[in-house]
Amino acid sequence: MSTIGLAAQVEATATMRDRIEMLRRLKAAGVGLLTALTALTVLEGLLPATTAVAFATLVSRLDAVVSGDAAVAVTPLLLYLIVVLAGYALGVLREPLRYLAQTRIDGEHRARVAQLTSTSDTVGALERPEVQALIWQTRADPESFIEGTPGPGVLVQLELLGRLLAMVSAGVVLAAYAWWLVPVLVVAGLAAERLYSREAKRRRLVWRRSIAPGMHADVWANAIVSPSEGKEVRVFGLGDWAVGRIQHHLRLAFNPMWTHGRRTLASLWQPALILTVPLLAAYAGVALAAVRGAATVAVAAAVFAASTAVYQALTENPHFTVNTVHCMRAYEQLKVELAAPAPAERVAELPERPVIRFEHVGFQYAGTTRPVLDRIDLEIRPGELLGVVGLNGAGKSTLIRLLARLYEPTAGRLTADGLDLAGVPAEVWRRRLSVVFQDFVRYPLSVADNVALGNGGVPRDQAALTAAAEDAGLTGVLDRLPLGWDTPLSRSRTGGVDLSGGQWQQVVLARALYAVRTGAEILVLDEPTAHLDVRTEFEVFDRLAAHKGDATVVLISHRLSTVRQADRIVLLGDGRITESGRHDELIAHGGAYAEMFALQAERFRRGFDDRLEEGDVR
Ligand SMILES: Nc1ncnc2c1ncn2[C@@H]1O[C@H](COP(=O)(O)OP(=O)(O)OP(=O)(O)O)[C@@H](O)[C@H]1O
Repeated sequence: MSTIGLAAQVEATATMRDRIEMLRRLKAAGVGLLTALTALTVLEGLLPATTAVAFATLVSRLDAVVSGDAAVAVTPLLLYLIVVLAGYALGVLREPLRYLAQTRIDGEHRARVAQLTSTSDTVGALERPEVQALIWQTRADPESFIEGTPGPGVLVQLELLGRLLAMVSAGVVLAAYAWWLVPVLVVAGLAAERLYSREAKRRRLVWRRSIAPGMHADVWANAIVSPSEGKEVRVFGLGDWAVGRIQHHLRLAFNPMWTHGRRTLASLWQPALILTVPLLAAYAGVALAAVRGAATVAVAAAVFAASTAVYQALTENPHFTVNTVHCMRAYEQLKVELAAPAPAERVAELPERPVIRFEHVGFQYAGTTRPVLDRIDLEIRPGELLGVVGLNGAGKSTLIRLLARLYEPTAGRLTADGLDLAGVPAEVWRRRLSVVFQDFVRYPLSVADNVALGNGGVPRDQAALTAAAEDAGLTGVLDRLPLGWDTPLSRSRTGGVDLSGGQWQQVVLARALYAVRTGAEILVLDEPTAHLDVRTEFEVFDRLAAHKGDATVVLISHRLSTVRQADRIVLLGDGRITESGRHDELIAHGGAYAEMFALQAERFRRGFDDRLEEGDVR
């Protein structure tokens, strides 16, 4: 088979698969609604043929109708009236039923995408631009009119069945009156279908080209309405510039579509000609036969009505599903990209309070040229408070992301009491963990919800909430909030407030401590107090050390005065652990840690920030 033939076959198979998938998605409309829609489709499909018969019957009894012969005229009149009223009623019902079904199908699809993207094991794939592009294509959230939702395309499949029914039933009526017209219309219909499918293929290609600029336009459109970016947009005077960017990207996205649209409009005459010429010829032939007396007026009326119905069914482009197809194909591709690794044959039982080891762990972010971590060997003992320090970019946060299994090591392994964690599902492992990330999320929810999200998997425990708030030093903040625990932490919510950076950090600390109080064994804190003033920070750590109970704590901080309280401190540098020991041991060792500590202490004494920058130490 030639390459072109093979490509056509592949495309035909893919199209068939799309249609089957679209038909499957109809389920999401619900049994009742789907039954109603199917009944409506069948009735609409039979309507043209019924109308043709009723019209022909009425025409054949026209004398009786005109002369007022009620006995003869009443049946055809009634039949015609019923058909007309039925057509009207079906038309009224169609839109609300379709709308309802479409929203249900789209809603189910959005839930699928949310489920898929939020439960993939690691976040590495989400950082890849091609995965973000797939999410954008499949999320079914049309903001710039480029994205498609599955609903319309899925319903088109049902309509196609209806149209087929209309064509066949009207075709049967037509065959009864003028059989020779059937092959004429079938050939014309097939020729038109060829043109439609060629046009659909071209539209698909054009649509693809608009994806990247569409995504860029979205970035700027979101930036100008978001309060956080909005601050910079105003301060830097970026408003006009941002609008210009949006327009620029939208033009790039829409220009090819508009050009394609114009070309399509200009070539609409082709299918119209193919279908209309034989139809007009047939009309002329039948009308001539009626005038000559070779056919009755009733026959002519039936032929006109039935062939018009077939014509209407043929002139509607059945490929008007490009966006839907694209949206669903992107979803299938996304499933492959985010697929979890095959589950281990036997899920290993996680030991209680294990010793965690990084064994020769190396890690390199996808798409980068240099490993961030290189043969790290680190032991985290149950119940200890381990401090991790290092200069900016040393890889501290990356270490934590590996511990939380948001990425898997690219070399070496993580073990718990010798058990390779790769054999334990990430979600099972994460239940043992509570993490405060440097770039934590500020949920626009109440304080109570924001804290309880630390362990959303258990019923809310008010006593644990109160205790966690005390441990995190949040009580003073809570006392000043208008609705206490119920105060929404977003000004965009009624009665909501905005917290300062430091207050937010206390909320997030409480979130992590709540998780520990409700079952997490390992507390990981990445710069949890960077926004706190020195006194509050000191109090928080005092309380943390006193109330952590049996939990293991891994703490990253730039402030060595904070970390000095840790049971053990490791210094990360150049992707390796370069020093490890207690604070006094490391000071006595007189290495890089001792130098960093001395520099920070001196700066702090002189009233400067106590953070260190690259270049401060050798
Ligand atoms: N998602 C990512 N993709 C690619 N590179 C990354 C990613 N995240 C971090 N990096 C790179 O990895 C290196 C280590 O970053 P990491 O955030 O782990 O350092 P850090 O020690 O926590 O720094 P800081 O103290 O500034 O928070 C940096 O060079 C950074 O540019």
